[in-house]
Amino acid sequence: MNILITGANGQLGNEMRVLSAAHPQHTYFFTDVQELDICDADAVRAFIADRRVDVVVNCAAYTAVDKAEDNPELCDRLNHLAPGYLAEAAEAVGAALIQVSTDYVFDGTAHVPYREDDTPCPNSVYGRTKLAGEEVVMQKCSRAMIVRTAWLYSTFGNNFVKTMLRLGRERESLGVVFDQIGTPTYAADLAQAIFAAIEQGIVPGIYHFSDEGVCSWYDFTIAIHRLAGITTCRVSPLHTDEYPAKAPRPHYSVLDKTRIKQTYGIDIPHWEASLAECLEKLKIES
Ligand SMILES: NC(=O)C1=CN([C@@H]2O[C@H](COP(=O)(O)OP(=O)(O)OC[C@H]3O[C@@H](n4cnc5c(N)ncnc54)[C@H](OP(=O)(O)O)[C@@H]3O)[C@@H](O)[C@H]2O)C=CC1
Ligand SMILES: Cc1cn([C@H]2C[C@H](O)[C@@H](COP(=O)(O)OP(=O)(O)O[C@H]3O[C@@H](C)C(=O)[C@@H](O)[C@H]3O)O2)c(=O)[nH]c1=O
Repeated sequence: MNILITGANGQLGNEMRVLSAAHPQHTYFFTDVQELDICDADAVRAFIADRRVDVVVNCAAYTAVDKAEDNPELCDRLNHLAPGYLAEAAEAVGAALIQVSTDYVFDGTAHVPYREDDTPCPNSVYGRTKLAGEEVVMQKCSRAMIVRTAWLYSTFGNNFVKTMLRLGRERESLGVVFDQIGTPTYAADLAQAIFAAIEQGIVPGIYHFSDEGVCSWYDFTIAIHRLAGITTCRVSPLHTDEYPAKAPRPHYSVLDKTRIKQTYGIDIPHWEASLAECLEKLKIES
């Protein structure tokens, strides 16, 4: 198959590139904005048709949650309009599209893990534009999978894990919110799930994927510091209102992953096991 990965220089795009080595039977086109600007509808249509693309994995997005509040148009172009162009172009040649979305499409008022058919109600610009992206993709592409994930981190790019490693080494104390509950996801685990779908066949619909388990950002930080051997920084739990931010975040955004596990027979690691794996890789790299 010919597989197009957009946003290939991001966290997930890089993990897709790493894993592609284990799937050498396919031809890959790894593109980021320099090679293929997904906001350029004509370029998207031409690329997908000319390269005879069979599967598009859209890893490109506007992911700066607070900045998005001040840049709603740019965020909408990238998270909503551009996935629409990819969906139209994929549909025109009978290709499948895997659109990656987010737990931030939910408002966080639930008390049990969100299932795919729970009603989204985003409370940020980022979440609203990602939801609009899901909707346009489902409308325009008959072979589309929406994969909602959460709290992504990787050895590539900037993310919460790297921020907490840096702050933990720089500071004597740190406050982190304990009333936002979710599940971290190692982007390498998500890349594996995406490859499982590609190999076994695209079953259109919405899916949830994160690592297993549940924690708060505070618990996540404690685990990051413990596993990295950082002992000189005292981490205190904060309420959300003690850490003012431009964009509201859901208080609870745990995803129920039953559908993707049953459809593709995948086994998902616990978030702490994957965190240890990622930190080990970071240690070796440094
Ligand atoms: N990060 C997270 O915590 C979470 C992410 N997600 C979703 O997962 C997906 C992957 O996220 P992640 O890997 O973290 O994203 P990143 O922000 O790491 O990567 C996105 C990539 O897209 C590129 N890009 C920006 N504009 C364009 C454009 N016009 N055309 C092509 N590429 C462009 C970015 O380039 P540049 O850096 O130069 O802008 C960057 O390389 C996204 O859909 C995101 O919404 C879901 C839940 C959690
Ligand atoms: C750096 C820092 C953050 N926080 C809080 C802020 C926020 O509520 C929470 C998470 O921090 P961040 O702002 O880094 O994470 P955020 O950008 O909200 O992460 C989100 O990104 C988008 C792209 C997604 O799709 C989501 O799944 C989620 O991963 O931790 C602290 O309490 N103390 C700190 O020192």
